[in-house]
Amino acid sequence: MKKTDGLNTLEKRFLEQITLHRLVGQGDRVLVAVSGGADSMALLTLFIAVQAALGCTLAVVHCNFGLRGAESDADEAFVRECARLMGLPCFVRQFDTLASSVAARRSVEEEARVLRYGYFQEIIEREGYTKVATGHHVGDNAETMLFNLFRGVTLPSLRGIRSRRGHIIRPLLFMHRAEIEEYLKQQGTGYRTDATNADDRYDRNFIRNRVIPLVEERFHGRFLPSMQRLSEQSGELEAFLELYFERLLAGNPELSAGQGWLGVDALRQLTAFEQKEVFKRALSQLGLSVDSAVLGRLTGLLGLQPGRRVELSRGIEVLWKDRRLCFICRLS
Ligand SMILES: Nc1ncnc2c1ncn2[C@@H]1O[C@H](COP(=O)(O)OP(=O)(O)OP(=O)(O)O)[C@@H](O)[C@H]1O
Repeated sequence: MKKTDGLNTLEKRFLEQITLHRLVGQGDRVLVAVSGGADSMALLTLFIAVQAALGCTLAVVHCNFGLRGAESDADEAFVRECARLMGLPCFVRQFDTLASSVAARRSVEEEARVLRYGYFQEIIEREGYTKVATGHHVGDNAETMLFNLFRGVTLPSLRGIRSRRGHIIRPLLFMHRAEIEEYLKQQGTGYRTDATNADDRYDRNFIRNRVIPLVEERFHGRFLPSMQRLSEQSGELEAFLELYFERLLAGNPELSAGQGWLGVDALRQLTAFEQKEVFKRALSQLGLSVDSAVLGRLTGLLGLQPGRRVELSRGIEVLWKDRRLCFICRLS
């Protein structure tokens, strides 16, 4: 019997997407990140269905952020019980997220994200897993792109969520929320509902609960696929640009800031876009933060005269000396 016999349409598509995007291979040890919510429960159920066909091992990982009192503990108990019933190892950690967000001066959501990915990495290394799968779907991708857009967009942020980043894989990124809900119903898979997801005071919830449904109602069937395409094209463009700039810099040492300067003549031969990308790489190579105001000042400097300088941040400036833009640190 073929290992795909008995799979339903969605399970077959899940398997196809994993194979197409090479997310999981034979012998991979996959940690499924399960919050207990609908998306990650669907992810877990789909993985169980295709496990034999993929030839991988599965385990569950859960973080109890302790942000919703007894509800958080009930989520944890639910996930532990599901893993037990499925016969899977289950790794769980409890966090005092509020206290650590204050100490780290991060928002609670950001802190939960940092703690979550830190814990996943720890389990990967300690227990010898090779991948972590999360339950992000098409709607999450559109939500992330709009969230970035409303906060102040940059081209790379239009890429949204990647289907693979290091050990992290997102096999549901090619599926819609409606399909996921339908699948859960069909399989009789239970899940937990996080009441704070309905609170529209949070920007992400507002985008998910109000903005996307409104736009979808008006441009039905076009909006989410279009965002998905934009996201994929942005990802491809980014990969292309990485390679392009790697070659450009390798072929022209005057455009690498390793020696503390960039060549004015080489920079002037580039388009404004290329100049900014070269500056971006120089700044991060020198451990300096990159923002669009700084990039604007640097390209502006090229239109001035030798001897001029611009301040990048406190104590760090760029001086046009001879035929070079020299990065100078004035802090002792
Ligand atoms: N408490 C948790 N324990 C384990 N995995 C979780 C937990 N919360 C979220 N995840 C994983 O992350 C996925 C996305 O969750 P959610 O949309 O809440 O996170 P996000 O903050 O929008 O995204 P990100 O994971 O990038 O931080 C879930 O489908 C699940 O796989």
